Amino acid sequence: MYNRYIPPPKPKVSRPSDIPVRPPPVYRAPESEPEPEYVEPAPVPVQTSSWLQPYAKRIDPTIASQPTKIVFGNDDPPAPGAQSSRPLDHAPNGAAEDEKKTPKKSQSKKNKKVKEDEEEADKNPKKRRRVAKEEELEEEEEATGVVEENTPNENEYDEEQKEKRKPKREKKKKPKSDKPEEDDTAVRSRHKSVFEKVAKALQAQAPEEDDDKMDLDGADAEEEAEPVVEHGLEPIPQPAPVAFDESKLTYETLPQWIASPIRVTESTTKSFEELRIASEPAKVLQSKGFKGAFAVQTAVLPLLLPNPDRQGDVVVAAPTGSGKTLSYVLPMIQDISYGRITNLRALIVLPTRDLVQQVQQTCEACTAAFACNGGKRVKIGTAVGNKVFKEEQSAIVEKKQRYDMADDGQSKEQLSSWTTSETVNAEDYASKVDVLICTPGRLVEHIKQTPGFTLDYVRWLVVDEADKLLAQDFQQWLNLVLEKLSVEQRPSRRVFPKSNKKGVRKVILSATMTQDISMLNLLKLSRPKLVVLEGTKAGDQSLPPLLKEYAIKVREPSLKPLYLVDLLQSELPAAASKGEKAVEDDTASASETSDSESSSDSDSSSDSESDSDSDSDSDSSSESEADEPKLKAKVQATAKQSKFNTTALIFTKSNEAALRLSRLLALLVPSLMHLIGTLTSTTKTIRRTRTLRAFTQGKLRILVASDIASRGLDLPNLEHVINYDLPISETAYVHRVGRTARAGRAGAAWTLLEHSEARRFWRDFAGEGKGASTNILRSTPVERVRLGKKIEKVSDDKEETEEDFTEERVQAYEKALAQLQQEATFSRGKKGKSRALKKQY
Ligand SMILES: Nc1ncnc2c1ncn2[C@@H]1O[C@H](COP(=O)(O)OP(=O)(O)OP(=O)(O)O)[C@@H](O)[C@H]1O
Repeated sequence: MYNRYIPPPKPKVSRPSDIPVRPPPVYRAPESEPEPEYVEPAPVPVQTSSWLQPYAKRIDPTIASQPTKIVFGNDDPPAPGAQSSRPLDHAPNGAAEDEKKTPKKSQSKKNKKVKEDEEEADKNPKKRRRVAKEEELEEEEEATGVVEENTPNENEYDEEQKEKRKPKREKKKKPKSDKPEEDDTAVRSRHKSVFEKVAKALQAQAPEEDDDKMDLDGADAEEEAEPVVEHGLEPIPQPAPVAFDESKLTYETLPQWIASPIRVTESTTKSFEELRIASEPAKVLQSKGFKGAFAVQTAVLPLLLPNPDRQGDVVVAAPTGSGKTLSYVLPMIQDISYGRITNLRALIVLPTRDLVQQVQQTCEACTAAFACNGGKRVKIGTAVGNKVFKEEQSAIVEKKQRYDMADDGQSKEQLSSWTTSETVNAEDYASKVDVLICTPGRLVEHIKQTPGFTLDYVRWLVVDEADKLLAQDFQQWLNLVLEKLSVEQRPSRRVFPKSNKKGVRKVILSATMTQDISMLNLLKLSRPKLVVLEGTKAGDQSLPPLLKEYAIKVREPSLKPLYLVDLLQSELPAAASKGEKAVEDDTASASETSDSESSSDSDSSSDSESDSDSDSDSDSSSESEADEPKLKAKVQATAKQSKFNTTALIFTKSNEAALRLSRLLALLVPSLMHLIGTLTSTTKTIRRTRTLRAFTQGKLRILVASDIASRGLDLPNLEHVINYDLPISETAYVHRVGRTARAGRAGAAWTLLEHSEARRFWRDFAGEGKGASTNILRSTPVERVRLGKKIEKVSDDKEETEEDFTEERVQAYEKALAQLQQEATFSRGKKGKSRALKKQY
């Protein structure tokens, strides 16, 4: 810190005693007030300090002993009787008034006095010197503008000190300021014309600024504006202002049909009659449980039902379980039912065999509805590869029978003799189905190898779970199909009966529709329209509105199966009371069914290794027929005993993981053994079908599955989905959890989270925490819960110290693992032996 330097007070130069002392400034009253009378103040004697004496002497040795008088500034009135060597520049008001009253008198008096002084000075050299000095001092004062005063009291002294402390530069500048001011005005007046020119030139250069000012100031500014006269300082010519493009900037790269889709609110419902479905079919639909149209159906049906206007293709992006299947099956069957002859009119392509069978059921329901209305009974066929190929060929195509004179009509070419579709004339064959529901691989096989299999009459192409089918190009299926559909040998074959549409209508659907334009372009859509739910946009993936999601922290990953057991044995919410009823209802319906194929899986599904292996139609049916009543009784008893009153679908990351987990669960909780089924891609189709049927009928309560079961499966009684392993993507998560909470029902999804998975789950799936980014739209956020008898909501911050499982439970788990290992070794040995045997023979 620096102390500010304060210089010592300078000695004051006292003025000679005879220098007139001016009175203090007089208050100048407002003009309205009466003018105060000037009263001349009495002279104030000031005692010069002893230390000032030498300085005073230096100025005038005569004043050393004389009392000092105060000298005021120019504005101060003169002291009474004081003699001034010059007239006051600015007399105070009072004095000025006085002067005004007697101007001539006082002036002559002054002149007289000056003359006297001069004469006296001539006579008295001492006095002359003093007067000269006085004049000199006054001149100096005038030049510097500083009038040194003798301090009459403490306050004035302080003021003076303050004045002195001001920077010297300021002091020096001050006197100069008077003169330049005068000079400035003089210069201005001299160069007035030049200044005016410059000002005008500047004005002309900034017309816009002036305009703005005019706008702001309004009329006043207009009045002030002067006409611009140019005098050689014209502004430089400027380019004409560019017209401002006021059109809105857009970063939309999507085509119009995706950027502006048809939106439908979730709560919209309509009766089928309102949507122009005849009352008879509507009644049949009602009897099958379709009482009215769901939201997505209210938007899609008008676009697909016959219409005199030209109609384009339709793309539907709606949540899982929202009823997309019926939205295309209904108009398609109605259209085909107008015909009389059976020709292949529609292709429905799906990614899995289970979905093919599911959609077939919906088609059959609609077929029945339109057949009763006097329409054609539409024939539905499937091609999925679970049948022998030749059998499937003869199920969808037949050779036309023609009368042959030579063999008296007895000769019928057998389908089995066909080798290639190239060598035969398609005209000789007829389709046995109007609609073919198929997987893409099998469809390609039929196009290439089935004689007489033609797409010439096809006018509906439906691609369900489109994002999956477009991403995995099975044998270039799409190119091949589109190529066949583009051939129009006879355009009349593709005319829609009750509309002016001709050609092929494409309907593309998914709960997680791709936004990838290059993929959608592969479909070669014509005048497409996109249907989405209100509040969503292209690329969003909405979850069902009544779905609740929970996350469970797995603190000990090696004991993960025990967490699953605890979850299954907890009082699972939204399932307890409802589940109890479901068991009874389902069991009742199961006992009523006369289906001879009803599940034989309950026993065998627990054997994880054999489940994925050999399975033949014959052995399963004989097993089921023999065991059915016994099995039903067993399931009923077990469901009650195990107190597992709900239903759950458990997803694992692979086929093998699903098989192992289902067996381990059975070992850990033997009471659940007969309630567990397994669904993997290695499971035989027929076994998968039975397992699904058993689950729908309530004979099975728990399904352990790989992602084969994640898309499209409709299990109406499923209440809980459990992500035992985290899904690989957002899309996979949406499809997995979408197996529950379908068609307006409630459901719950549980995810077991290991420490290493937690961050990804919360960020990518739940859309919470740092860097959260998810396209999943949900009505309620994911809840963190802790397992116990009752499932409790927890906050993530809570770090628990006590162990999750007792020592006994851990030991039991290790024992079960050892047994599983043993069984796997034994099974491998058995397989090895059978392979060796096969090689021998
Ligand atoms: N109008 C309706 N009235 C009653 N139930 C319906 C109606 N429409 C569809 N459903 C039922 O809703 C359930 C879900 O339908 P669907 O399988 O078509 O859903 P989705 O949208 O295709 O689902 P995902 O995307 O998972 O395949 C099915 O059980 C179906 O029978």
